[in-house]
Amino acid sequence: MAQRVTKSVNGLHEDLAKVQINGNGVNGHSANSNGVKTNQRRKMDRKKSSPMMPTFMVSAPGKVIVFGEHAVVHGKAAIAAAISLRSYLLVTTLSKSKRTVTLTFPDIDFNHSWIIDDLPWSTFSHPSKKKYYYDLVTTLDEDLVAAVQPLVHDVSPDKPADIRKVHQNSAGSFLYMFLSLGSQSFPGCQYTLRSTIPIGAGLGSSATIAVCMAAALLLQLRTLSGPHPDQPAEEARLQVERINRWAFVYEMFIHGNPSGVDNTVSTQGKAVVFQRTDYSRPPSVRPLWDFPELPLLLVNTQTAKSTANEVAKVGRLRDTHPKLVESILDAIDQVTQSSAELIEHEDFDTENEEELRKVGELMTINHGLLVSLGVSHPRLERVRELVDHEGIGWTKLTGAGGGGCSITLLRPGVPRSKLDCLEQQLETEGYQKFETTLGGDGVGVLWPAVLKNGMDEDEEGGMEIDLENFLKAEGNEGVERLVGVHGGVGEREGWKFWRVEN
Ligand SMILES: Nc1ncnc2c1ncn2[C@@H]1O[C@H](COP(=O)(O)OP(=O)(O)OP(=O)(O)O)[C@@H](O)[C@H]1O
Ligand SMILES: C[C@@](O)(CCO)CC(=O)[O-]
Repeated sequence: MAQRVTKSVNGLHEDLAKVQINGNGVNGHSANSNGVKTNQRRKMDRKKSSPMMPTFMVSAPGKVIVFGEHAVVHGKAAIAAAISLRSYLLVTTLSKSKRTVTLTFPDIDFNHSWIIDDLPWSTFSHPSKKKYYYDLVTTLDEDLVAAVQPLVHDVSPDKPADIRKVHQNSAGSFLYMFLSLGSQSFPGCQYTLRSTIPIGAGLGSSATIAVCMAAALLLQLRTLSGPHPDQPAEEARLQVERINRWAFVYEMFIHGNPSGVDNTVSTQGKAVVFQRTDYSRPPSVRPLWDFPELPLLLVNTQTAKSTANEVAKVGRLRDTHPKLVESILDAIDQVTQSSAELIEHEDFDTENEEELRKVGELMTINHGLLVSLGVSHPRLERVRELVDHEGIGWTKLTGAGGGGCSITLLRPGVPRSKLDCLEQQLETEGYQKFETTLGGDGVGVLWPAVLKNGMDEDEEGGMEIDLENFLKAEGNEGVERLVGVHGGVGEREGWKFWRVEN
């Protein structure tokens, strides 16, 4: 049941301060937020508030890779943009007596609890192993992976092997991050996730879970300040970087060898030119603040794939034909650099046919190079064939390939009737078309999980998003309505985002 809440929602920054005064800090970490002390005093003077952390929500966007997937794993550049499809994670703190941590992931039919005191804390907190929230972790520690294996092994014993593998991946990546960042004194809690992003379709679904989990844990540990409207961009960037670093750890567990582009664009939003030449150092990330509104058609082949498998496949091809594959990867890098030059140019105009054609040709070349790396799929080739045959635009796969999604840059002036025909044909053949906008916000927080103008409008209060109504929300539309997404541009009521732009 939806519940009315009569407390005023002053914004995340103050609420973080409020919880701290009551000595409910987890792990003894304290937020480095500006002005917290003054807020604390003011709040103490007013009234003592509940010591339990309120239920809150975090959210992160999926992404499309416009250029450079796979090559980016091998140190080349990629261009990726956030999309408006997102994952939402509801974090519910349990009463003190409940010493369990639960993952509830209904999209993959996964629900599992662990007793906090039974987790291998001593291994993770050993001085030779201990990691802190500010650390840069670029490889998984084999001993720590081994320490979570017995727990992972116990997950979903009765499920078919493929589903069990997905559940075990979720469990393993969560436990690795939870044990690395948390401590035995962590409060019992439940993490419930719902996503509007198709899974394994090349739209970065796993990275969004990674980003949501990293942000949630870091918020629970009070190691993040903000987001709040007066926060200097410099400070916001530091917070976002912290979330991104831990999201990468989560991604490493799911993927084995991720480049980090997915979690980076999901954390910071907008669009980026990303490159990681040295895995022991942070990647180079150049934001594209004014990413053009390219007229894109996003099509899901509805053929699921595993990013880990596709990445491993390219790795094997490179081992077998090192020189040849390196030159293909270099060619992809060239394509990415050329397209960055084009779209970053101050005169770039999406209405200009000639300029769009150049970007489109680069997409066609990029796709051809990905085909030669063996990561396309007949269902992706079919989209390309339909689009090419009708002269509708330029198509490439996006993400890991092997199924998943394609993007088509639409040629200007294509008659609506042609587009309708294509869309009809795609539907008949079992494809799914997505409407999404590129370049939106990155990770966001709804703290507490209350919408001021919920269904029961009231100046003082709002509508609490509780576990029950979050789980009951029907489909993507139901989830978006519940979490306060409005209108075609996806405006988000009550949500706050770290503003990293100057
Ligand atoms: N809604 C979800 N709920 C729970 N887990 C999810 C959800 N979406 C994705 N995952 C996790 O992410 C994995 C899919 O990741 P994968 O990288 O193969 O696909 P992707 O991230 O959608 O595509 P790409 O990496 O090509 O962009 C799933 O196996 C699961 O572990
Ligand atoms: C295929 C890949 O390049 C993109 C997946 O979205 C893998 C990665 O960068 O980690």
